[in-house]
Amino acid sequence: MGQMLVTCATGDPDLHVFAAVDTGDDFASTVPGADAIIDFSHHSAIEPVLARCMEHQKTLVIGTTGHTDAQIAAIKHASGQIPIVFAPNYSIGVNTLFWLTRKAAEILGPGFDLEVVEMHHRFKKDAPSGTAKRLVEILAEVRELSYNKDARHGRQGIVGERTNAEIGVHAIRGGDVVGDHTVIYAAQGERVELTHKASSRETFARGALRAALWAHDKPAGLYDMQDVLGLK
Ligand SMILES: NC(=O)C1=CN([C@@H]2O[C@H](COP(=O)(O)OP(=O)(O)OC[C@H]3O[C@@H](n4cnc5c(N)ncnc54)[C@H](OP(=O)(O)O)[C@@H]3O)[C@@H](O)[C@H]2O)C=CC1
Ligand SMILES: O=C(O)C1=N[C@H](C(=O)O)C[C@H](O)C1
Repeated sequence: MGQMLVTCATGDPDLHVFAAVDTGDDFASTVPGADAIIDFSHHSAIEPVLARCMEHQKTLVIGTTGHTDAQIAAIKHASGQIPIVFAPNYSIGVNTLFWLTRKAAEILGPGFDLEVVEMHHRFKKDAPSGTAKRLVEILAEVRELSYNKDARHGRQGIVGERTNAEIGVHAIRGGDVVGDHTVIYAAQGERVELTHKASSRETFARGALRAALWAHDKPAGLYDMQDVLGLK
């Protein structure tokens, strides 16, 4: 994603790449000169990223997924001091899928069983994807369930029938798949499936750059891609 961000930003007259930082590079000394920081790395990197952005009052766009609950709490805390856009997926298509997922769950109601399936390339380090997690959170909000308690990951070892108070989550890994997500609403006699398939990582990079441009002069706060796209 870092390489894709640099490629997309380089061709954009509104943007200048101040620095590209990888493991072992001196992140701290690059922060003061930039208007915004875009983080697509690993969730374990979040503490120094937040600390440096707060120290220098910089806008932060987080694309990284897989954060622990404690790391998410630290992101929320930091957003009291700086503008942060935090989104598991910066594509316009998936953000439309988020909206449709809520709408379909509201319309179809409790008679439909809810399952989320995602597939990604073999190099992905977290599972389920941040996008799948967000889809389950949206479904859980509509059904008054909770991600931590009611998501059923893979169902291995579960004996007995499916209950109403659960949302299945299934992560498939293989090859070079950029990112597929399907939300399944299954009832007796019919089934609805909403699917998004990304075929290039460019859509994520362009969305994150758009978020940085949108957020760099915003007041401190926690924003997501729905805010950037005006979907709220
Ligand atoms: N929100 C969105 O739209 C999208 C989110 N993502 C998420 O972005 C993240 C990155 O994905 P991807 O680019 O495929 O992952 P990669 O593993 O290909 O790249 C991650 C990069 O971050 C570097 N890195 C890891 N830890 C640190 C650290 N502590 N400090 C600085 N650099 C670090 C890695 O370096 P090294 O290899 O040396 O460890 C590597 O260069 C993932 O969490 C993924 O889920 C991906 C696509 C879209
Ligand atoms: O790691 C990836 O590649 C992707 N990660 C994000 C996620 O975890 O949801 C977004 C996208 O699906 C690609």
